[in-house]
Amino acid sequence: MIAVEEALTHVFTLISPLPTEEVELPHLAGRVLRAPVAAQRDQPPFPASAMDGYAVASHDAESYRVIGEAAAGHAFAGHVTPGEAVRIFTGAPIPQGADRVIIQEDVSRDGDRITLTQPLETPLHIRAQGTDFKAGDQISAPRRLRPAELALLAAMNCPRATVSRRPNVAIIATGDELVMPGEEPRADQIIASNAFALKAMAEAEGARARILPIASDTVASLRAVLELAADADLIVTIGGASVGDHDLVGPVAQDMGASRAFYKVAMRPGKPLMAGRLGDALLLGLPGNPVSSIVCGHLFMRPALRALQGLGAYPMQTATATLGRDLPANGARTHYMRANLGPGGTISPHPNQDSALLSVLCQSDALLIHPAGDGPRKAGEQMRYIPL
Ligand SMILES: Nc1nc2c(c(=O)[nH]1)N[C@H]1C(S)=C(S)[C@@H](COP(=O)(O)OP(=O)(O)OC[C@H]3O[C@@H](n4cnc5c(N)ncnc54)[C@H](O)[C@@H]3O)O[C@H]1N2
Ligand code: MOO
Repeated sequence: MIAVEEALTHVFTLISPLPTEEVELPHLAGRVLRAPVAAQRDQPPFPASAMDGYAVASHDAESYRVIGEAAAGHAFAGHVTPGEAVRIFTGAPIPQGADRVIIQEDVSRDGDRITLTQPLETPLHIRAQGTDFKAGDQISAPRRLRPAELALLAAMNCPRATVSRRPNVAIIATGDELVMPGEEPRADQIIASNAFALKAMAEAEGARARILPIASDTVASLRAVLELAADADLIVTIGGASVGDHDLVGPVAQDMGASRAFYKVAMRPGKPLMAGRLGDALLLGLPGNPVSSIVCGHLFMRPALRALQGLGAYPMQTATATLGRDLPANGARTHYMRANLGPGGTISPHPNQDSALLSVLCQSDALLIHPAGDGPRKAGEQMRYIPL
């Protein structure tokens, strides 16, 4: 049994970042930028009005003569001299000669004259050219492209970007007891559930994921399904990882030429986790218990997918919360406890931590981390957790 951190380091050593591709802006959401992008122009490209009002040349007078209009997309061509004003709207270029905008709420207008009704405000209501970014400013890489980055790329007039190819993930559920949702199970069968969570998790990390046919507990079946995954960047098997007579994933993968980096991790749930390489793919052999496989998905599959996309080798981010109730001492495996975040930054583990209980996982919004060998903890102590 090796420590979680050590196991994750092994997983990262099995990974090389995937190649890159050029992708058009409308298809960049969630992709990982791999090369920096430089702005093609300043934003704003001219000094711009931040308000609707009147652009004036600074002048002590209470009253100004309106000589024209500037709207967004329609600059005023002339020059403003002291005592003159240009009716201006938010986003319009500040006319030459003007050095402040007076908001329309602070003036009264009579024909082509405006008169101040309030003392001049301190803000000039002018956004200087290039305040947001200047031509040549860069969006750094690597980074995940969130909605805000897409808008920034667009504003920079960059219609495409170099991103990581999306990882192909093949997910294989194993076991004679499994049938797919909607099928008619025998009395001694259950419905395959874990693959759907893992597929969703992989897709949320930017992967293309597919669920392969369920492999039954024979060498021939498992081999045949693993062969279907030959083109994947990441193969995730579920179940058949333990020490029972029908736990075939390790032996069959090895027989097919897989290397094995480790087997068994000091974590609960998820102990019988295995990682290696099979052909060109990273192979993660997850335990079958539903919560075990999903916890392993968070702790290993998600960081692996990020590393594959060039985001570097990092564990999932943790946060700190105040323990809501006492915890007994932990054993030799780090316990990832299904828990709820409460008011005032508290965290309370669920009383039932059986790794078969999906319903408990669904009620939880955090995995409270009780480190291996950690002593008892009192309510009120600070503990780390992974948000779900
Ligand atoms: N003698 C020992 N027995 C077990 C050990 C051990 O160390 N010694 N470890 C236990 C732990 S911890 C776990 S976790 C499980 C993991 O076993 P496997 O990975 O071999 O998983 P299976 O036996 O195939 O299945 C376990 C459990 O999960 C159900 N399952 C499997 N796949 C799915 C799926 N896709 N969707 C829903 N449910 C699934 C399966 O029916 C079993 O109930 O081993 C312990 N045993
Ligand atoms: O590690 Mo198992 O996943 O405890 O149930």
